[in-house]
Amino acid sequence: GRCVPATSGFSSEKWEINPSELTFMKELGSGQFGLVRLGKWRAQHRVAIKAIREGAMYEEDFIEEAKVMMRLCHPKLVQLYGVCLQQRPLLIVAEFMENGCLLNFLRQRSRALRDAWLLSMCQDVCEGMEYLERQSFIHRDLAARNCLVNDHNVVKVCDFGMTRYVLDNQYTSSSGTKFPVKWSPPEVLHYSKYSSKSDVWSFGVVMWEIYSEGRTPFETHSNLDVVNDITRGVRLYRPHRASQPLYAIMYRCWHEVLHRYRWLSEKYTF
Ligand SMILES: CCC(=O)Nc1cccc(Nc2nc(Nc3ccc(OCCOC)cc3)ncc2F)c1
Repeated sequence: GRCVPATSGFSSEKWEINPSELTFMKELGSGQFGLVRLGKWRAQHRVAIKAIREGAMYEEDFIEEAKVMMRLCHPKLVQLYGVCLQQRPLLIVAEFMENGCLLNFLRQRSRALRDAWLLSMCQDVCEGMEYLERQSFIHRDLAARNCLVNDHNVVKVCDFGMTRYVLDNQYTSSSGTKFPVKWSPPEVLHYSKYSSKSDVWSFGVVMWEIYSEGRTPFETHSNLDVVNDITRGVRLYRPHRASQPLYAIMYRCWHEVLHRYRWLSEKYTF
């Protein structure tokens, strides 16, 4: 089916949305680039509207890339519907996910979540990421905080590729205080070598987050400690709710890059 609701493409370019067709409703919280609100598109489609904070994003580069991202279409990816370019702040219109971000969902609901739900969440993220690899698209910042949950408790991957447009170098430099060290493999920490295999490493950490009910990986360690530990071969422990076979799957994601499987060649036997 079409990636975006049939109403898209009204404005000059496919990926542009006419802001007059948007109505703003309640605030949902703050995403990576600023405030996100629930909204309506043409009075019927519920959407998430992200207002990009002034000075937070390389906007021209993002606008160019938005055309590519619009074409990424999969049931386990949060769909990008379009952007409003004619005014500032820049608005990004995306699929609305009723149950919010996976990290908060795990922290608030996890005790109530049965093992089968934890497993299905891992499968959802895996399917979305396998699709990104098939499209030769690297996420670069896969983590539970960048996954969202809808009203059927389906998990979808969000903000793929967006770190390339972050202006705050505390996020982008591997020595920055906001860099996702605890989700990064050695080749990213040392050489900034991103690939679908570095996404596989992050996927293992998301599995760990899911089975740890939203705990922070290496909770008591600083980012610097984690760089040293990971380089020396230290890995995350088995979460209490993860069986041995399941821990083996996430552990395989944390092998050195040469021995780490890609999404396609090694279909995870969930
Ligand atoms: C952990 C990181 C984090 O919160 N990220 C974050 C925050 C705000 C909005 C977005 N983005 C999107 N959000 C939704 N739906 C959403 C629904 C409920 C909700 O409840 C918040 C209050 O709960 C008590 C939050 C978000 N759909 C698409 C998005 F693109 C991402």
